[in-house]
Amino acid sequence: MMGKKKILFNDVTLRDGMHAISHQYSVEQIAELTELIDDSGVDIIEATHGDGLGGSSIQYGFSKETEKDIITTAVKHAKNAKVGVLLIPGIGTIEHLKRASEWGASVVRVATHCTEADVSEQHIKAGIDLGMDTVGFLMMSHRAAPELLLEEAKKMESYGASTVYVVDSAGALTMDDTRRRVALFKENLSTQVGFHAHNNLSLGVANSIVAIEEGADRIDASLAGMGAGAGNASLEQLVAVMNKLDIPHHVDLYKAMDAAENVMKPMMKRPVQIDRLSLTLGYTGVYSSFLLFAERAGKEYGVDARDILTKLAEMEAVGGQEDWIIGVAQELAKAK
Ligand SMILES: CC[C@H](O)CC(=O)C(=O)O
Ligand SMILES: [Mn+2]
Repeated sequence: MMGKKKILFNDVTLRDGMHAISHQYSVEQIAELTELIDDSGVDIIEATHGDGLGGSSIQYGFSKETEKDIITTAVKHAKNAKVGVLLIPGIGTIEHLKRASEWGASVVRVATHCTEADVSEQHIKAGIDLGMDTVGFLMMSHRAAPELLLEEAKKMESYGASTVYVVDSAGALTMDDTRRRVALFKENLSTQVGFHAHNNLSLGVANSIVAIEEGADRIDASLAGMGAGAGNASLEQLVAVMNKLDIPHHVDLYKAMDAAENVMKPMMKRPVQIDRLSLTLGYTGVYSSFLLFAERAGKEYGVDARDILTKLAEMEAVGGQEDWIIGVAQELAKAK
C-alpha cells in the first residue's frame, strides 16, 4: 500500500547523464543544471563521472572537467540539495572518497555488481567514518534472483549502509521483477530501500511507481531521463504520475518540466530515447552504459551493434568490461 511518507529524490542527471554525453559536461553546464535541479526541489544531486569517482580514464572515457571541478561546482550551486557521489570499489578508492568529502559531497553510493556486495565493506565503512550518508547500490539487479539479491543487500546493511538500492542497470526488470525485489528488501531490511530505473523497455516510470507501492524510500530520476541507454526515469514524468497518485515528494513539477525542456534536451548530443539499440539493452539485459561504445564499435567494424550487445549478454558482461566490446565486434566482423 502507498504510504504518506515523502519520497526522497536522488537526481542522477549529472552522474548517469554523464554517460549520455560521453562525460563531457562543462563546468558551466554543471552549474546551470545544478541550480535548476536544486530549485526544482530534489533532495540529493549526484555529480561525478558516469562510472563514479576515479572513472575518468582510457577504459571508460575521460571527463571534460576534473573530478574536483565537477563536485565543487555542484556543491557551490546546490543551495538546498545534498551533493552525492558514486563510488565503484576498484575504479574509485577510499582516497577518492576522502577528497570528495573534503570538497563538500555528503552522500556516497557504494556500487557493486549485484552478487559482489562483499567488496563494498571497506568503502561503506569509510563513508560512515567520514560522516556521509552511505548507501549500497546493487548494480545489474536483474541478474540475481530476489532471494540472492536480498542476501547481498543484507551484507551492505551489516556494513552500516543507511539505504540499499535495487539497481536496474540494464533496464531489464519487468514490473513483477521490480515488485518482488523491492518487497523482499522492505520486508527483511531495516535500512531504507531505493530504486534506480533505466527506461530501455519503457518501464522507467512504471517500475519506479511499483517500487514506491512496495515501500521504496528513495527513487532516482533525471531531467528528461538524461542517463545511459534510453536513460533513467524522467524526473518530470515521474513527478507528474506521482502527483496524480497523491504520492508526496518535494519536487515542483513545472520547474522540473521547464528545466528538462529548455535546458536539458538542447544539451543532449545523441537524443536519450528508446531506439533499436537502447531497446536491445533492456531486451537482452546489457549494461546501459555500453550503448555508445557498442554503437561506435558497430560502425567501425561494420557489424550490427544489436549483435554486439546480444553477444555481450550471452557472455554475461558486467560493468567494467567495456574493453570486451571491441573484441566482440572484431569477432563478429571476422565471422561475416
Ligand atoms: C557504470 C556505473 C553505472 O552507471 C551505475 C549505474 O547507474 C547503474 O548501474 O545503472
Ligand atoms: Mn544507471
